[in-house]
Amino acid sequence: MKVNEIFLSIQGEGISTGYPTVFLRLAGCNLRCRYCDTSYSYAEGEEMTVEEVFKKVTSYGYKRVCLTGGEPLLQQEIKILLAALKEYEINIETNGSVDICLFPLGENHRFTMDIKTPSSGEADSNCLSNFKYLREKDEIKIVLGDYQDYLWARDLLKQHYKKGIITFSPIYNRIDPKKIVQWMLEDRIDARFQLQLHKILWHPEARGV
Ligand SMILES: Nc1nc2[nH]cc(C(=O)O)c2c(=O)[nH]1
Ligand code: SF4
Ligand SMILES: [Mg+2]
Repeated sequence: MKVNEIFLSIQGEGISTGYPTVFLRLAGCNLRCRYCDTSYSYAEGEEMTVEEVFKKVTSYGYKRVCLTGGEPLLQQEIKILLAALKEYEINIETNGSVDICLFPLGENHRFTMDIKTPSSGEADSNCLSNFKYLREKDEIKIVLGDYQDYLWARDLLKQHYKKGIITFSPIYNRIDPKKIVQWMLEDRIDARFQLQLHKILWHPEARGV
């Protein structure tokens, strides 16, 4: 597997925010979002065997693992890794362009699936059939850059949403986050709002945190 970084931090996003989590960032991404904060993961990485990755991930002594990227679902070896990590609580951060029905939806797996908005430049890459497979505990993360993105996302959810925890989040430094809260409350939207905790605690461009 091509691994960009493995590190221990606290989860900065989603419903496990604040919990100690081992991050496994795989290299490579099929998208090129305009606001990407991990472009260093596109090409930089070390080839490691599944066994080496397993050893490193399990060496920290925590049971929560966040599999991220890049786009982690592009590397087929993750199926073997996920099977080996069956005792672990695994959160898979996917960019929403990959068909998730090709991957196991075990009880110990939780997807956080992005919906790419127009500001990302990748709105045509969303694999909308994924909405069919998401469960109550999976998360749908929508990163907003402006009001057009918000309206676009609101309409898309009206058409496609079935199950899962919806989270709205601002593009870092692009929009006043309070505006998103205001729009959500005005429309009586019952979803989560979040800021990326790791970007508040550490430098927004820091790696390995
Ligand atoms: N602390 C921390 N939490 C995160 N949650 C998702 C991350 C990601 O880069 O996908 C991330 C990250 O890079 N750091
Ligand atoms: S999907 Fe994620 S890693 Fe890939 S370009 Fe978009 S923000 Fe960057
Ligand atoms: Mg990410």
